[in-house]
Amino acid sequence: MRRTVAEHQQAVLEVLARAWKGEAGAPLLHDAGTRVPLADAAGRVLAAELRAPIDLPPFANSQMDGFAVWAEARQEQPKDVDSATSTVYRVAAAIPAGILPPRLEAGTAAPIMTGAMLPEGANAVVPVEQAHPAHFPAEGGTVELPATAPGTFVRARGSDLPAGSAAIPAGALLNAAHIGLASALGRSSLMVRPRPRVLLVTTGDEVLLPGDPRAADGLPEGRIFDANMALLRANLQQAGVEVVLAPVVLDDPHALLEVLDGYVDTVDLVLSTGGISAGAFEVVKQALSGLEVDFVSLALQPGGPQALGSYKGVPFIGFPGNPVSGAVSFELFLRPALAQLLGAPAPRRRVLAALERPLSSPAGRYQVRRGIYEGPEYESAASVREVGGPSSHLLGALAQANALIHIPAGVTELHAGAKVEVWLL
Ligand SMILES: Nc1nc2c(c(=O)[nH]1)N[C@H]1C(S)=C(S)[C@@H](COP(=O)(O)OP(=O)(O)OC[C@H]3O[C@@H](n4cnc5c(N)ncnc54)[C@H](O)[C@@H]3O)O[C@H]1N2
Ligand code: MOO
Repeated sequence: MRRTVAEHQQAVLEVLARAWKGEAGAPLLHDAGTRVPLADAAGRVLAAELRAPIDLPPFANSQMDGFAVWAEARQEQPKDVDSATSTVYRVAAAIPAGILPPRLEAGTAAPIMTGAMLPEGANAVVPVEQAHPAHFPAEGGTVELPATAPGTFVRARGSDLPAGSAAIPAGALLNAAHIGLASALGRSSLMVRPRPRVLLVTTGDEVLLPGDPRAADGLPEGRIFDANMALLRANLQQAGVEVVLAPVVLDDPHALLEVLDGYVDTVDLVLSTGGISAGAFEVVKQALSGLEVDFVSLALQPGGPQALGSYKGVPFIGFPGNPVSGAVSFELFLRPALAQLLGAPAPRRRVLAALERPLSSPAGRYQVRRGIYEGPEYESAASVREVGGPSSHLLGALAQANALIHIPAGVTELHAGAKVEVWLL
């Protein structure tokens, strides 16, 4: 029996957890955390809860451009100047944002700008549109304002977050709002969990990197330009992983072992691509068979051949060489394990969508097809259509896709309109 997708997901998780987890499930990679400037913190995982060191907002301030006044407590609140309820005030000095304003004298109204500090002696703001005249008269002039209630258009000190309260929990995957909040709380750096260093090893005699002088006069016959190193490096980087790139390894087991030995002490995971199936020159298989790496065949397409184990105590994962197989393997096995063990990257969003066109799939194989997903609109449900076909060399189609369509192993025919699980890329 071939190994199922779920079994291999579990196996990958266990290999990584065993190597990375500290004692008693302590933070991963055996390290409490590392301090990074805010500019580098997006996508990282917060190591320890951030408590607000100050009130946010730090002082009571105006929510509107208007007039700061003292309002007596009263029931209703007229919207516009009404001579029965309005009051004529003497205009005090204007209060821009950024200053400590003088106390507001009784009977005066101070022009105040959005975000400016409410002066002592004021407890409400009347927007300038509600004033008569509806602009800011010079200091010493007069303005007629409708009655208002205490607290109106005032953002109270600490009304967003009081000092000492929990601002961002430990383990949060830091997004733009978290970074903005940390900055508003006066932090220029944050303690984040360490991220894994992953050695990415691309194999194959046929593979040339773009820019290789051997392709200066055009791609030599029989050669291809690399896709996997570039694709998986981008995937890993977007997942917040630190990538160490090995040079492209020829189909020579000794060359591969030499590269691994040169890097293995400095990384938390080795990820290879290619060289693991049934050919005569399978470099990864030849170099690592008999060592601590299993070569398995999954009931999966693309991504059927997989390697998993360790090399000199460091977790080792081998993805198949076809570019789409590597990309799908990353989404199925590595991204979920990283998300679960480290808190980053964010898992892919999984939704149900109706197939726009029928699909068939081989019996006994879990298939992952590339699709174009369209989210629910006002009058239409979520739908998805395949782009390209099932073959794992169709990189052009992968680049058009925004979703992976999952077809379970037992399903061979799906009619148009059938609901399928879709992972949004
Ligand atoms: N007799 C069998 N043949 C194959 C089987 C099988 O079960 N029996 N499985 C097929 C499947 S499925 C896959 S997937 C591939 C996996 O092969 P490998 O992991 O050994 O990868 P390679 O043979 O090295 O390469 C496969 C394919 O990908 C191209 N490639 C490799 N590296 C790159 C790169 N960096 N950038 C772009 N393209 C790359 C390579 O040229 C091959 O075309 O095996 C099937 N065969
Ligand atoms: O399982 Mo392979 O990944 O289809 O080309």
